Amino acid sequence: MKVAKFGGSSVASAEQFRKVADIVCSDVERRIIVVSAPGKRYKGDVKITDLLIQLADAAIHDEPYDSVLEAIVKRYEEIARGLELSVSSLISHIADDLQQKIDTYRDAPDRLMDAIKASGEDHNARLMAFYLYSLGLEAHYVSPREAGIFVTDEPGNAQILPESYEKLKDLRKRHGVLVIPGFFGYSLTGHIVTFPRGGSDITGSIVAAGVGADVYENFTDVDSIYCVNPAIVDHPRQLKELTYREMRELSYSGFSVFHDEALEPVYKAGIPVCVKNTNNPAAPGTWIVAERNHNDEPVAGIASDVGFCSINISKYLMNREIGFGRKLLQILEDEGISYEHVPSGIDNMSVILRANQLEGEKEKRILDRIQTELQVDEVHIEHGLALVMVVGEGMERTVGVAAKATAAFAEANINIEMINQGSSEVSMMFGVKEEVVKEAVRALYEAYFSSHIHSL
Ligand SMILES: Nc1ncnc2c1ncn2[C@@H]1O[C@H](COP(=O)(O)OP(=O)(O)O)[C@@H](O)[C@H]1O
Ligand SMILES: N[C@@H](CC(=O)OP(=O)(O)O)C(=O)O
Repeated sequence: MKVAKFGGSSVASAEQFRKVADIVCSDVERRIIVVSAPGKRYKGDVKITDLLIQLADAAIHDEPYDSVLEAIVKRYEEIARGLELSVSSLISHIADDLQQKIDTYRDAPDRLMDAIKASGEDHNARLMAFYLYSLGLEAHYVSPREAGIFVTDEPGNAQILPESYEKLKDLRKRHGVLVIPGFFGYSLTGHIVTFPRGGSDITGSIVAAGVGADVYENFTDVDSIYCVNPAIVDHPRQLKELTYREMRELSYSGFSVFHDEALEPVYKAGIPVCVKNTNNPAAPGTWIVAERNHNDEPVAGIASDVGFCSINISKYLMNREIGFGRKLLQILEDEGISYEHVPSGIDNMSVILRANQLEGEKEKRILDRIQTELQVDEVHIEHGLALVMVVGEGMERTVGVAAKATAAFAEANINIEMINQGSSEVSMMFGVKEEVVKEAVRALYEAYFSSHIHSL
């Protein structure tokens, strides 16, 4: 049995729905289908999920929302029309359902946001099931509640509850093709709660693990996972195989093609993942597996992301002060801040974190607390940092991987703001200024993968 997830770009239009149907019909093993909400049809288009967020925001702030609600319903209508489905009742149900959610959760903004966001996948799964059924397939829409996807009650940030897996097993006994909406589950108290953005990948992985699928297929809009983001390097090298560990590091660090939180369920269940292209299903795609032969290729990929900052602290004799690190991290915990890395020296410590966590007065308050409670000599924040992550299972045992990177940076005249290697066996992190991050990635790509590169 295969579980196949179709991402937003794969279900963005009637034409894409047809490709999905062909893929489903071409293999009887594809028994469970997980769908996202309609995504972008072309560069510059708006995803349904983003329209739904606009709708919920407007409703929460008592602003007019008729035009955005209309735009959402129109997207589904266009898909249905393009598929020649007579679904006027299904389409009017979408408008009624959105309005009803707004009325029900008027005084609970977090609940309203999650219920509206989740409806993008929910309506699309109903439409997909209806379409497959119209083609003669025994297709059934299955809600996450019925499937048994139970999650923690953290709006927009749900995590799967372990008891879900027992219930999910029962899906194996069902007949026909099951169509499950991605991106959300239900709390034990019966509320809709969404996963983080891009979370349909997580639903697919949970369902694949729950039913013990032979493979979890993740259909998207590229032929494979590339060793760098194709928006930074033109036609980069395709990857045949990656390990779960490599993929988790790469997706956490910027490979948005597969959600980093989608690795754990399939990894634990030992289910291979195959990332494939809905627009070119004949291409072999990329396999994510437990082990790969990495003797010739110690580096698997280079990921990057922007929007980080570094809190830099110095205090003479910091090395002698037992508990300094704990007190520093306690201040961040009190402020609800999560951090990425903590490089340290004898009298210095830096904490690297996502800068969007420091909105409003938070930045000043944290700096004041560090200054007064830890009596430091100096504390300041450096903004505008990008992190570049070099990832590969074989790196640890290969001499000269770091030297290649530093030489490539030197040749490209890129200043390294910080390096962190060691705690993860499969990755090496470089901090650079945001303005030079693309050059940094290209320099590393050239050093590890190619001598002929065409930069975009
Ligand atoms: N290393 C990479 N390899 C392949 N695609 C990547 C990589 N890094 C970023 N991407 C981007 O991820 C996109 C696919 O992910 P996403 O937009 O979430 O698709 P979907 O609509 O299927 O959910 C690709 O179109 C590509 O722009
Ligand atoms: N639609 C949701 C969930 C998702 O996974 O979408 P996509 O498959 O388009 O990344 C989002 O945009 O976040």
